[in-house]
Amino acid sequence: MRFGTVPTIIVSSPAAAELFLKKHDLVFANRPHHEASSYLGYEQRNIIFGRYGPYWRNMRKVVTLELLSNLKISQFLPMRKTEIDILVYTLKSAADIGETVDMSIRIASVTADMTCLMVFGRKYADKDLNEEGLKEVMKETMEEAAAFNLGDYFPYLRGLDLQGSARRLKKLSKIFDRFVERIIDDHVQNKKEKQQRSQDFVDTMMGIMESGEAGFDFDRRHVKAVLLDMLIAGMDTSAATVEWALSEVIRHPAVTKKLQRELEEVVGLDQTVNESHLSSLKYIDYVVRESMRLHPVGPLLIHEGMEDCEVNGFHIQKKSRVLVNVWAIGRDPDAWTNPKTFSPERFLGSNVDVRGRDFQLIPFGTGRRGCPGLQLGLTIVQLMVAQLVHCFDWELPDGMQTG
Ligand code: HEM
Repeated sequence: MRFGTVPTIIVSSPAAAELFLKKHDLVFANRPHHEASSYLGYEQRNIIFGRYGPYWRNMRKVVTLELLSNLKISQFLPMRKTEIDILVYTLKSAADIGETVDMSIRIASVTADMTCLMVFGRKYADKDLNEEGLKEVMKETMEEAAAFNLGDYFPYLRGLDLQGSARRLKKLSKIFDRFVERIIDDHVQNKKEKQQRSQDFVDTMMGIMESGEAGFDFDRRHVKAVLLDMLIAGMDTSAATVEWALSEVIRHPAVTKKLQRELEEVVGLDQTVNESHLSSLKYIDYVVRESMRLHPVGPLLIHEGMEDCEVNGFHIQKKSRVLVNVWAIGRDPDAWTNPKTFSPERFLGSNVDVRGRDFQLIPFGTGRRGCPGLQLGLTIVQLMVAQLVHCFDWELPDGMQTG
């Protein structure tokens, strides 16, 4: 297909995904330039939108080692437990007095707090970002980043900003820029005042910048780009995944009962869920896999070819855009029986999981550009869903039909 001036390949089957993301992964490991990446990625200086090459490779390595390794993930285990305990406590208090709660906001604020504690070393209040609050700004950012932008496909129209997206992205990027500037300034100030605290990810990034030994261009814009990456990638994806899973659980009372039975057996009624329980909670794992199959939070993976390539007998020219339709692949009737039905039981005795080996289920992507936060994301999602189902009975409001 040709979208505007850009040759575009839509990948909608597991077999085709395997060709682009495994067999020819190296050729298609680039990200195309697009409007959102200029504004939110500091001209592609971040990892998510970054062009394939030494800078992207090094930054990915730093993030994987300093933030997303198994060691780092386990160091933050107590923090995750505390944050989820706080959520349960506030929900219990609200339930006691029959108060209505917006679960989307509550879930997003837990994942935001967890991300801020891991990446910035402390929590920030909603108003620290701006008067609209983090959740609203993040929602707007996701919508803008995912929206079809004419300028990306007709570059000569870019300057006209016919859809007003450049104007909106500029506004959002200013909000985020002020926020990350403040975080960096706080760290610099604390260091000057020699405040006792352990080194966090911001310090690591500042250290690389100040050492001048990165071996590649690395200034304050790069630090800000990667910090913003972690905030956007870490917070919204996990929150949206928890929301989808919980919605499916509420719509399927039989699934809720089965989950609660498993939790009773493995965890017991007198204690809350710990991360050490997760490996024994098989049905939670099936529920999360099934929910991610139907509702991937990154429904389209966007890659770009770095050179001409022959794929399955087709000539694909350099700079072609590849859109992997993860949403369609998860509902492919050739890969899944009754693909539209929510049925966690389909994973009973099946080895198909979300880790990128099985091309019919790739909610984290796979290959060189696959999600480096997979282990952390999956742990947060499983733990939150398990805890919420263990501590509360969920049902739809009066009169609403179940699935
Ligand atoms: C349930 C949670 C999550 C889901 C479903 C998810 C999903 C994804 C997807 C679909 C991609 C694109 C893959 C591709 O283009 O092939 C991605 C990339 C990425 N994710 Fe995640 N993610 C999650 C959590 C996280 C977390 C917690 C972090 C870090 C704090 C993170 C950091 C990243 C980064 C840095 C990239 C860009 C990788 C690159 O382009 O090299 N993600 N994620």
